[in-house]
Amino acid sequence: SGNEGSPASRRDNAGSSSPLPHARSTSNPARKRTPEDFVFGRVLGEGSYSTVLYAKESGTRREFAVKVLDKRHIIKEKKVKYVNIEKDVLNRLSHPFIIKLFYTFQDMHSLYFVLELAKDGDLLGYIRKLGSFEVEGARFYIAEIITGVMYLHNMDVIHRDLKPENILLDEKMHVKITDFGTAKPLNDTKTDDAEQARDETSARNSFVGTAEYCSPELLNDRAASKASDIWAIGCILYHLLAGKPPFKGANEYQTFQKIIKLEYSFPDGFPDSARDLVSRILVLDPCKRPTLEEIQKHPFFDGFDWENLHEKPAPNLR
Ligand SMILES: O=C(O)C[C@H](Cc1nc2cc(Cl)cc(Cl)c2[nH]1)c1ccc(Cl)cc1
Repeated sequence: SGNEGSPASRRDNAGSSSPLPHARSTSNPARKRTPEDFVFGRVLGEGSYSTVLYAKESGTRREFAVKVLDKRHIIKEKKVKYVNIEKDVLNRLSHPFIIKLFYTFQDMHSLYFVLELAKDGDLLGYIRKLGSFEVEGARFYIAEIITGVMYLHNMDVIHRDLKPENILLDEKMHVKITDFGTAKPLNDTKTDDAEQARDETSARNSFVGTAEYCSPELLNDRAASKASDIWAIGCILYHLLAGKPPFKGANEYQTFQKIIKLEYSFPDGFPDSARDLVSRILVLDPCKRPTLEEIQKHPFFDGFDWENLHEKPAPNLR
């Protein structure tokens, strides 16, 4: 018959009775989630193992960013552990500057992360649009990032891939740190050291994404630590004020060479107090880098009020 392919008949063909009307509301947490609950829109981002789509939940009309991962690809690339870590880490986090995971589900072919939608794009987009930030804007945004990363570190999580593309902006232009696919729970007692070392090696060997913010220790066989996130914060602060990252080679290998040789310089006009702070952060030995608390006390933040950043209006960027 002609209606063979229509959803209703497909559902009937599947033999599942159509769910009761009340079961279709998404306020019922017990109800099994399916992609059919959403109307998907444009692609918001593409990762090596995922695609993030705009999605509107049919019942509630709520908007989300849904991260979809292909199961076969995840298994083939041996990323199952990372995906499950990302889910477990995100489920534990709750902070205004960290993207919220509402829930996850899976179907035959894919895994789905239903994430908070950050409507104003990412920090890289703004740096490209503006060229570079004034001191006030750079200080505000790096302070929000530092506040979010302090929360992560207090929750014993290191992000390991902080970069402007992973700093999203919500409609009030406050930051939302995202992409915990390379995050590492520090108190991950389950894995023994050997596995941890293998894990580090495999992480580096399967290193993906941009190399510009990668810390020297991550490139030199050493395990990532909280200091690796602090290195990335130094790179982001430089990038906000200079309009380009401190270490940028013609290709990934040359970028790595510049990082391990600490080959970078400040452009003319780079503000002095920021110059001093960046030079204290971008040091090869992770143990010699300042802690986030020490960074907060640096003269670059003199007179800066760290309280309730989330409640304050974001500075208009030029
Ligand atoms: O914790 C859960 O809810 C269960 C699953 C765990 C899980 N099932 C998987 C199946 C495959 Cl093929 C791959 C991965 Cl990474 C898988 N992870 C799950 C479902 C969805 C998402 Cl996004 C993450 C983990």
